[in-house]
This record gives sequence, C-alpha cells and structure tokens, in this order.
Amino acid sequence: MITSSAPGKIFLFGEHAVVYGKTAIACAIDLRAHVTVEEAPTVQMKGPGGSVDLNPRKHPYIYSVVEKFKGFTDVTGVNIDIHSDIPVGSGLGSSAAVTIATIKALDAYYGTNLTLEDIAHMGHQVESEVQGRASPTDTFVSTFGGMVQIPDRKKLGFYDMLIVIGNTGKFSSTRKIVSNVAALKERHPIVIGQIMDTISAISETGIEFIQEGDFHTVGELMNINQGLLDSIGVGSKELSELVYASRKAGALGSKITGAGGGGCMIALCEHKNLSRVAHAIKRAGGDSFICRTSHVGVRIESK
Ligand SMILES: Nc1ncnc2c1ncn2[C@@H]1O[C@H](COP(=O)(O)OP(=O)(O)O)[C@@H](O)[C@H]1O
Ligand SMILES: C[C@@](O)(CCOP(=O)(O)O)CC(=O)O
Ligand SMILES: [Mg+2]
Repeated sequence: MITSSAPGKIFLFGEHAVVYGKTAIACAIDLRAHVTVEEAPTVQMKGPGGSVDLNPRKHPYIYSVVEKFKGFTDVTGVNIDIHSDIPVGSGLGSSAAVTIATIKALDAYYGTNLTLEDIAHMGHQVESEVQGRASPTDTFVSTFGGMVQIPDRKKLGFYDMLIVIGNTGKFSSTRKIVSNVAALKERHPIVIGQIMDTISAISETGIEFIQEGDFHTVGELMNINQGLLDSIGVGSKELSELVYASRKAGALGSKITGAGGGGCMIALCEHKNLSRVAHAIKRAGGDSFICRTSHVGVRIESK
C-alpha cells in the first residue's frame, strides 16, 4: 500500500491570463489531496459504497492518468483511494492536486521513476485533455510546492503568508468558465487581449513587492486584478460580496482565486486582522478559513 499527497493552490495573480501564455503567480497552500493505491483485480476507485471500476465520466482526471500510464508501463489491477481536504470546484486546484498525487502514487507503485518535471508535465497534459484548455499552473504548483511564476515555470521560493479563504459554496466548472472567456476573447480580441496583458503586468510587478515583503502594495495589485477578472465575466454577486466584506474588515487585498464564477476568493491580511476578515466573510454569506502558504509539493507519505 502506497500513499502520496499533493497541495492545493491559490493564484495571487494572473488566473485566466495564464491560459493565454501571460504571467501568473501561484502558491501552494496547506490543504492537500491524499491518494492511496494498493493491489486489486482491476483498476478501481474506492468510494463510500466500496470499490467500483474506474469510470471516465465520474473520474475523468484519474482515468486520464491511468490511460497515460498504460502508454509506458504494464498497468496491473490497482485500487485508488482519494481523500482530499481541498474543496472541489472552488478555485483551489483540487483537480490538479488529485491528478498529481495519483501520478506520484502510481509512479511509486509501478516503479516508473518519473522525475518531478515528468509528473508536472503529465499532470498538465491530463488537465488540458479533461478541461479542453489548461495552463500548467495548477499542476506545476501541486508538483513543486512554494510560490511559482508561470509560464516561465520559475520557482520563486517560499514566502510564509497567512491567507483567509472565502468559499461561496457555489460550484464552478473550470472547463466551462475557461471556455466562456475564450468565446469573449474571440468576440473582442483586442480589448480582452489588452486586459490579459494588463493582468500579466500586475503579476510581474507583484513579484517584486512580494519579495520585498510590501504586502500593502501586493494587496493593492490584487484588488486591481480582481477588477479585471470581473471585466472578463468570471466574477459573481456572491464573490463580490465576500471580496468587499473582506476589504471593509481590513484586508490588504482580496480577489477571486482560480476559475471564478463561484468557488473561492482570497484575502491577504495583516496578522491582527485575520479573524476579523474571516468573520466578515462568514457574515457576508461565505464559508471562511485561514490557510498558510506551503513549500511542500507532491510527496510519498507512506509505503
Ligand atoms: N477528492 C476528489 N476525488 C476525486 N476527484 C476529485 C476530487 N477532488 C477534485 N476532483 C476532480 O476535480 C474536479 C474539480 O476540478 P476543477 O473543476 O478544476 O475545480 P478546482 O478549482 O477544484 O480545480 C472534480 O469534478 C473531480 O473530477
Ligand atoms: C482559470 C485558470 O487560469 C485557473 C483554474 O484554476 P482552478 O481549476 O479553478 O483551481 C485555468 C488554468 O490556468 O488552467
Ligand atoms: Mg482545477
């Protein structure tokens, strides 16, 4: 029996723009997906009611991972059991964390000796196939941990930050939201293209202020980024309510993280305001919790 785990992530800046090759800054957080694999007669998923054969419609990401392994190793029967503390469909990269942790667990189980680069690359292929279009961000962060700059695939090191996460509780499908933005960009290529360029500039400027520890300015840039995400149609009434409630309670900056349309927003706060901001988000109708950035990427937990 082998267990692996991989972290979820937040986008500090640059989601959606990164799909078009622009710059984004993302960071692993201390919420993780755990995947345990053990011998079984066929390739199965363990669920609440017991183990069932892997179903591509129910588990498209896991199915795609197994199909890739069939391309380079003898895939004998294996039971895959997933336990994740990452809210699903909430912009925290649950799909990537589950994908990367499954790749790592199967790599250890079948002895295929994949490098971290191989794992990140395979994970990106899986997300792209399942979502129709995906940047390497989520899978790169889940693989390497810490803070990263995409598309340059630069590891920026680790910056210990406490983030309040506000969850609207509204599911949003990354695939659908990403395709809506693509359609908007088709209709207004120059306008949306310039918005993506501006988001890219925010990411590139933001790195310097993160490295200097100037979180007031980082927060200001997050707020500008949020306005641009609203302009490409990935906001929602619920997300805006949580964003403005957090700012009123003293957040330095707050914005959507991930695909948007529902899911989560993040608020960067000074330590003294963390619980006040978390309560304000709850009062505005969201679920809120405090998470910490993490330098820990994908790893084997036990063999
Ligand atoms: N615990 C889990 N077990 C199995 N699949 C999961 C789990 N968590 C997430 N997933 C997969 O990831 C999908 C959500 O991915 P996505 O829409 O990209 O949202 P997110 O913002 O969480 O990445 C789910 O529909 C499911 O296919
Ligand atoms: C919208 C996007 O930039 C981020 C999606 O993040 P999530 O799957 O909602 O956690 C898409 C991508 O980068 O693949
Ligand atoms: Mg996802």
